[in-house]
Amino acid sequence: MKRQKFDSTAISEKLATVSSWEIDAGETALSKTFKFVDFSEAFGFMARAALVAEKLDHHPEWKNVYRTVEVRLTTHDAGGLTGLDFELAIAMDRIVGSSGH
Ligand SMILES: C[C@H](O)[C@H](O)[C@H]1CNC2=NC(N)=NC(=O)C2=N1
Repeated sequence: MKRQKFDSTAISEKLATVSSWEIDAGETALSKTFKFVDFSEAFGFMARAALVAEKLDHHPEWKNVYRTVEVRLTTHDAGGLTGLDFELAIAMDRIVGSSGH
């Protein structure tokens, strides 16, 4: 049920619970660009987020260039957004929040 695809209404409701994530035009993905002070902080974030992703069995699409991490969250199995994407988004925000940025 966590992998059940959300409709537009559910997406707008859920979007209000996350901080500065964007929805793509097709409403299939949540995206956010994180900027850190240096590569070490960026990679530290990725390491911590990777552990959460493994625990949730839900994995991000992401790209790291120096101190920037671009994240895109979507549920491949459902072909759109599900509760797991929002769970991972919230966890990523929490990781950033707890590391002093
Ligand atoms: C078998 C395994 O549970 C699935 O392949 C999981 C793994 N991680 C996943 N991650 C994401 N983002 N979407 C999925 O549909 C997905 N499926």
